[in-house]
Amino acid sequence: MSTPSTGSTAPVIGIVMGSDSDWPVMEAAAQALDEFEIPYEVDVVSAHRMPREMIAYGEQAADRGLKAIIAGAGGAAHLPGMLASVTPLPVIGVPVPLKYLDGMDSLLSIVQMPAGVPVATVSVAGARNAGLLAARMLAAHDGELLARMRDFQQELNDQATEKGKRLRAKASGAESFGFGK
Ligand SMILES: Nc1c(C(=O)O)ncn1[C@@H]1O[C@H](COP(=O)(O)O)[C@@H](O)[C@H]1O
Repeated sequence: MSTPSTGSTAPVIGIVMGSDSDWPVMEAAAQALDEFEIPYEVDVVSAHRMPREMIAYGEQAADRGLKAIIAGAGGAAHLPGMLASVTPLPVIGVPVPLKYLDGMDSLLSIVQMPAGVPVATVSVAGARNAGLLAARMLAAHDGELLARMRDFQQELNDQATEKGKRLRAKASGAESFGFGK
């Protein structure tokens, strides 16, 4: 865990998942937060297998100083929605793909929340975007983080432009329609 721009090392993002078997997918959220030096905590919290602890986690998260929760789960993925029902914090849901159904079950369990209880659902296995979305939420109230997010976006832009250049070189003689000349 690294030092945030606030100078504190207390976790501000909670990364939780229904099982440790979700970690290979969820790790990408932690890596994204590491890139922005945002401190986070990681734990297994299952709505199905440890409902009382799950409720306590959700109820206490804001008072413990967390600013958002990233919740990943596979199959009957009720964890993100149940956390959203007991915390006032933003919850980002990550559908974890399992052996069967290609993650469609996880996606549909997370994405279709009833009005009033929002979960920001990312793509199946989209844990990196979950981390980046959490970073953007924090950046909205943190000028230094906002500047770093802009730098990150510029890097993406530069990389994509470079790929276009290389592609045109490969397809020798092909014209660009204007960008990245
Ligand atoms: N979907 C949930 C919940 C929940 O939503 O509360 N708790 C565990 N699980 C999921 O069960 C899958 C299999 O878990 P195991 O690998 O431990 O059998 C995992 O993807 C987990 O997220």
